[in-house]
Amino acid sequence: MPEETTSIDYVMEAASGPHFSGLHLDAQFLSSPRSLSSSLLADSIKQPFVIGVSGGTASGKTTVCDMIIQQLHDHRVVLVNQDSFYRGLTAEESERAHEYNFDHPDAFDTEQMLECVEKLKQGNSVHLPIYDFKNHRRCSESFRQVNASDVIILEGILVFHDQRVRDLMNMKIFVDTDADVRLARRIRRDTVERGRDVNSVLEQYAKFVKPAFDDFVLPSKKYADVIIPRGGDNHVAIDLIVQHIRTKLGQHDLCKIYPNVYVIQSTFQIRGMHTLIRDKEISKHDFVFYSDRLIRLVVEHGLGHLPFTEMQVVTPTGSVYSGVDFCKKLCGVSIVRSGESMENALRACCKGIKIGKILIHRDGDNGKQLIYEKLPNDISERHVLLLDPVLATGNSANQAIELLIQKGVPESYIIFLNLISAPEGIHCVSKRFPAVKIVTSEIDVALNDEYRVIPGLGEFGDRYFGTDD
Ligand SMILES: Nc1ncnc2c1ncn2[C@@H]1O[C@H](COP(=O)(O)OP(=O)(O)O)[C@@H](O)[C@H]1O
Ligand SMILES: Nc1ccn([C@@H]2O[C@H](COP(=O)(O)O)[C@@H](O)[C@H]2O)c(=O)n1
Ligand SMILES: [Mg+2]
Repeated sequence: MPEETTSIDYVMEAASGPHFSGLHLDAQFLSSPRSLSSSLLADSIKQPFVIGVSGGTASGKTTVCDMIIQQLHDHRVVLVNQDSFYRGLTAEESERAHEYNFDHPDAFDTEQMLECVEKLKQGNSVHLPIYDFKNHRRCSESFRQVNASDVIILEGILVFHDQRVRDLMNMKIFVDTDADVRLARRIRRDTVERGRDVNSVLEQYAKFVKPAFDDFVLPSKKYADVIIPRGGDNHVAIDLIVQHIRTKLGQHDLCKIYPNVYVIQSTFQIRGMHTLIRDKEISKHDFVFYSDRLIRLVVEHGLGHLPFTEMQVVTPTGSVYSGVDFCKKLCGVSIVRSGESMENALRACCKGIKIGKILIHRDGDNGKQLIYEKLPNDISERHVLLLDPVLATGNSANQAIELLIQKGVPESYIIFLNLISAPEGIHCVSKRFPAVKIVTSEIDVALNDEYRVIPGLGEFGDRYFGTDD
């Protein structure tokens, strides 16, 4: 290899990409049965982003969905319409269709819809029924095949009605359009596309559509994360939504599952530093130098999650600057020994911060035993920054968190800072302590048979403190 290609500058420049760790899963790794449990792997690799779009009839739901799909452009997106799950009427019922309430939740086969969306979420393709609005029936011969995708949009008047359906959604949008505009559009659409006459549309609207809107659709608006006034005319709202979806798609799937997991925004610099500290050939000096830089970034990010109070100061120009005051009741707690490598960065950011210690003995890989702890007496009043550079199984972290909680620290006051997290560790900590925030700089692929993080960086403490010779 030519000399310049091994230089640090070269590595820093060549490193690129989002904040996932650098190991690409290859067939060999995936086929190793003990490398990683398959459900965990599925969780970590594929979690489509599910968007629910609701709103009154003819509010512009389908139009808004089409616009989102067009703008997302480079992502695989599928649209699932609640209409597909209308229960078909028998010939006899069809004769008296004007007496049937198509706007009541019972008009839909919600169980079937749930099953379809769950399958899509798990990465399977599904066959959706095709509904004919003219005959009020499902087409018996054909289905629409929908493949698993990055984004699933579920659209319909009552998609927020059932809690189980809502729970499948990562984002809920309500399209809010004036009732008179909706009625005018509905008359035009139903007469042109659905084989109705104006009188029947008005009669159905007064008898069923409006009352069901008031009873079921409008009350479900409260579940929306975003309300779009004026539907498809609201380009600003649609742009913002598309931008948000793009950001979410760029995030690690575990951040979608656990909202308290934060991966610092990746840059070429960060990727480059990770490339260096993971390299087994790097000198001890460089390992410490680049680890320190990364630790500092994680610490700064973690501090950003602390509460603040607003305050004003007067600048030398005599003007008032409206700013914020840092939270003062803080404490660092390092999990000995590798956590101690993060103390300097914390001290550099928080002048005079108290730092406690917890030592947990690793006895095998599941049995962890608390050996030593020294914590400030008033720790229960402090926000705690828990320090350990590598989150592997999550057992030590959980033990440390449990101790802090026993000492009276509220769960939501704990921020766990690390450089590298294994998905297993994130699952373990976040499931047990959902209010604890985890801030990391990269999420790696998995743990191996020996509970070591893959690709990881080996024994951090030994490499940092020079005891690996
Ligand atoms: N912003 C808009 N301006 C004019 N017509 C619209 C607009 N949005 C939707 N429409 C029309 O109104 C009708 C209902 O819109 P659609 O998106 O199908 O609503 P929904 O899916 O909520 O029932 C369609 O005929 C559509 O072309
Ligand atoms: N056979 C049917 C089935 C449904 N409807 C009406 O469709 C509306 C829902 O579709 P949108 O695109 O408007 O959301 C709903 O209000 C039903 O009244 C129908 O008329 N005939
Ligand atoms: Mg529609």
